[in-house]
Amino acid sequence: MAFLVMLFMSCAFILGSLYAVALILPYLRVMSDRRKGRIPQGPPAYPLIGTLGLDDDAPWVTYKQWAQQYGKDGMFTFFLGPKLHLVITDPEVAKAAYKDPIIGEGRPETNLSRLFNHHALAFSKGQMWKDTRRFEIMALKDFGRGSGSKNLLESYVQNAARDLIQDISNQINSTPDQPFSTRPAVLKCVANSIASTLCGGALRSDDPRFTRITDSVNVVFTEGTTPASILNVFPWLSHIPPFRQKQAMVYGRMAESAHMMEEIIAEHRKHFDTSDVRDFIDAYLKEQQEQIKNNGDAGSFTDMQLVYMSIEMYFAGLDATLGSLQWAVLLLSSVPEVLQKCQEEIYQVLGQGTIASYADRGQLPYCEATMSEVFRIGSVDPFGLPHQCTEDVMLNGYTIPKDTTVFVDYVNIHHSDVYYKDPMVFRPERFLDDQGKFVSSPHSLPFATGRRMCSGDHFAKMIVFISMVSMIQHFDMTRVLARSRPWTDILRINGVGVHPDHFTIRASLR
Ligand code: HEM
Repeated sequence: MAFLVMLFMSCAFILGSLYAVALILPYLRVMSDRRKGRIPQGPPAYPLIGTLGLDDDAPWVTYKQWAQQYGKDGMFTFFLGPKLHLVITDPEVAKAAYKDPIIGEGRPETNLSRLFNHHALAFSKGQMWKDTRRFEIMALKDFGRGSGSKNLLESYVQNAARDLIQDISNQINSTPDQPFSTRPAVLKCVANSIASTLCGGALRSDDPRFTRITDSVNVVFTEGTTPASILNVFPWLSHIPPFRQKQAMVYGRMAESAHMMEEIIAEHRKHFDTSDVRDFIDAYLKEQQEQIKNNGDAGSFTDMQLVYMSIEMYFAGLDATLGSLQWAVLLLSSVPEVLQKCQEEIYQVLGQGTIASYADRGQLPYCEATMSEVFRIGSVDPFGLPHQCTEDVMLNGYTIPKDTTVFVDYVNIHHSDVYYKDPMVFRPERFLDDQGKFVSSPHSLPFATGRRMCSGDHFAKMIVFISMVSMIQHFDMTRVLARSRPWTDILRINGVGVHPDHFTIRASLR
């Protein structure tokens, strides 16, 4: 028996040592290249442990310091455990990097990609990613074509915005002068816009599964991962306390959400009619049928990909769009001059009764500028999703080794006084030209850039624009929070996204 124990311990020691050597050798090579200036500079790192001092609750604060110290040429590197990370801090370098398929298409394995079983658009690779991305963009475009009731996407969003106005009015009428949080009504509005587009009536706020699935979005994104989570590089830690219980809960929520989607998809299959495509799931089933008819199999359009793409649309769409709209309420209720200018513009163009359409933004340049300013200050996806180099690649004169994790520090770009005067002041005028026309900013990239840029950007902007304009049209709002509290103090990391911390407003009907 003693012999067996000795043998087991010796084997474990030898395997452990081999594992450590396998991790340390690439680290030593990269550190040597970094000292020679071939790889972008960065803070000190230690074998296996990596770089110390990253603030997991507010990583943008640490990245800002490291960028100032080491980030010449618009990027710096650091190590998370043994893994090299490249952080891009310049918008032009970001555009060049993400245009290149070697950096622009690759994704690293992370805790979040494992949760999505390496499926959905965000976590699939190669042909499956190409095919399903083309399909998702086309399907959303098709739903958004046409005008009036023919524009399905817009009619779903407008219906949800009408309910939002009704919900806030009810709140004001039931408890006049009392402060309240807009989060529940905004959550319902965004969830209903997405659920109608994704799966018709299912998972809307009147579905009994609604509370559970919206809670799961929160659980998966807050508990599942953070951009700098150590679980991304040491997945085996998820089997060891304190991670084990949290991971089990998050995986449980994902499995439950996948089960709900499977039920909804099965229901769609029963009533599916190729000549009446009602929503995104129908469009996918139609594409699947055509693939089978033309090629003999479904190719990239597997059943599993549909389940994870549906979860992704509901989860990713809800989290980022809800966060952005909450930023809109917070900023507008804090700066009355902006609220008033938006109201004047809306009254001139739409009056008090007409609901906005997305095309109205051409006549509402100040409101469109306000939305862009909300995206800039809020920066709900502060670093986008991580990319990974699929080969060694040259970037801005440096060699970036294969397998490096890459991300862009969008939030510090958006908040930088190099690109924006008084960056923390909420000033929509920075998105207007001398004639008062809307102009986009080349440094503002809330939906990322390049090959994996957000595929739902048009849909998300439609939801934010119509819902925000509707709220401004109907309510005066004042934030109930020390007016002097700066925005930076209100940021709250929500796993992958940044939402404003809890706040309340007082509102009255106009
Ligand atoms: C205001 C709301 C939103 C913001 C700010 C936002 C932002 C982003 C960002 C920064 C990325 C990362 C891109 C990269 O990897 O470089 C992304 C990816 C993605 N977003 Fe959004 N998003 C929003 C809403 C939505 C909605 C409503 C949907 C669903 C229709 C959606 C679907 C996706 C998907 C599928 C990806 C992965 C694309 C790929 O890997 O090819 N997003 N989004």
